Amino acid sequence: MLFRIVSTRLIQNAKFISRSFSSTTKLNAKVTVCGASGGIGQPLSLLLKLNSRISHLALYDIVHSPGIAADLSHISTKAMVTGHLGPDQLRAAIEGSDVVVIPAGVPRKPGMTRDDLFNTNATIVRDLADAVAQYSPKAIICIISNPVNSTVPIASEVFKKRGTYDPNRIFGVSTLDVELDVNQVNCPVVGGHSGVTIVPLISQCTPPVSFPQEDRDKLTKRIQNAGTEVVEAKAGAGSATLSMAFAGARFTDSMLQALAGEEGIVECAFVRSDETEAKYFSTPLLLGKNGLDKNLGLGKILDYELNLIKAAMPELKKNIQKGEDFILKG
Ligand SMILES: NC(=O)C1=CN([C@@H]2O[C@H](COP(=O)(O)OP(=O)(O)OC[C@H]3O[C@@H](n4cnc5c(N)ncnc54)[C@H](O)[C@@H]3O)[C@@H](O)[C@H]2O)C=CC1
Ligand SMILES: O=C([O-])CC(=O)C(=O)O
Repeated sequence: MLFRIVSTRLIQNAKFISRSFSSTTKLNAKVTVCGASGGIGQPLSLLLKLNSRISHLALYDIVHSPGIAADLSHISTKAMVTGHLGPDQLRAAIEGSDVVVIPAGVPRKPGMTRDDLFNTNATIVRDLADAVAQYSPKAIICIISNPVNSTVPIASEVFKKRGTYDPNRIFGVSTLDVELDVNQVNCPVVGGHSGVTIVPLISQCTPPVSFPQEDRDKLTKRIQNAGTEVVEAKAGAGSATLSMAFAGARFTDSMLQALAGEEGIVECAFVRSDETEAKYFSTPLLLGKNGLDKNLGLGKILDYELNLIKAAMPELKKNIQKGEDFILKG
């Protein structure tokens, strides 16, 4: 088949791999992974250990993190690896971090929505965000834990309570990409990160692609359902981990490049936004030395895509409100 979705995810790419392993950018960053022992956390930590922009990789979890750290420290790359176990060691993990990546929390089983994870993961993200807000308030936070539509508002409200909120530093990692045969195609995916709130802007793919409406519709639904496909294929053993680890490592690398002053770094992520009537929304973002530099917005989109965004609004707003209420009324 000429066109295929490469099992969704962020498949990229030789460019990322070569840039992270042979970087000339000088930045000796401390990166902390919270949830480092999990299905995402372990391969993500491995990929970050290979990133030459990182001089200190701190691995935090409530289980196994000293062992994971000992294991990774036998890889002969620059980053020093430290393991931190349980709440008593959270402060040491977080303090001095440039970037904190959070893949902590439970994943879906078949039949569950991402919102079904709220009750468990909301508390986990709240407590981790609170530690960042206290001990490293200037760090960039990249939240992977689901439901991203609610966990990003939760982290934001926690920072507001601590008086250290900066909307340009809190990102929900919600990257989905599309690949076309041998040539790599990038497709912005905007909105939120669950079901109908995931809105691929196929009209903005580069290089451009063109479809009959029926195929556009099918592809859109397939992308919206991509995470669920993996959950079903894993049949109870969790959700996407290896591809998410790659996506998370790529996003972190983009952030480190931008923090080091490289220009023109663009990623889609779920952030505080004025682009639509939803308070948080994912669009392409220009990253800079202080995190989000400029929201590049939706650009020119088809009526079909505008209708998808309208259809996403009720669910997205509900998810955001739920996250905010968890902190404000909890
Ligand atoms: N944003 C996205 O596109 C994606 C998000 N996810 C989400 O990522 C999360 C993690 O998924 P997996 O790694 O597969 O789960 P997992 O269960 O394999 O790993 C989660 C890890 O979090 C740790 N953990 C639990 N409570 C913690 C706490 N209070 N502090 C620190 N660590 C804690 C666990 O000990 C475990 O090591 C899930 O919520 C999942 O839905 C998964 C795939 C894609
Ligand atoms: O589907 C899930 O639960 C995990 C996830 O967010 C994804 O793979 O996009």
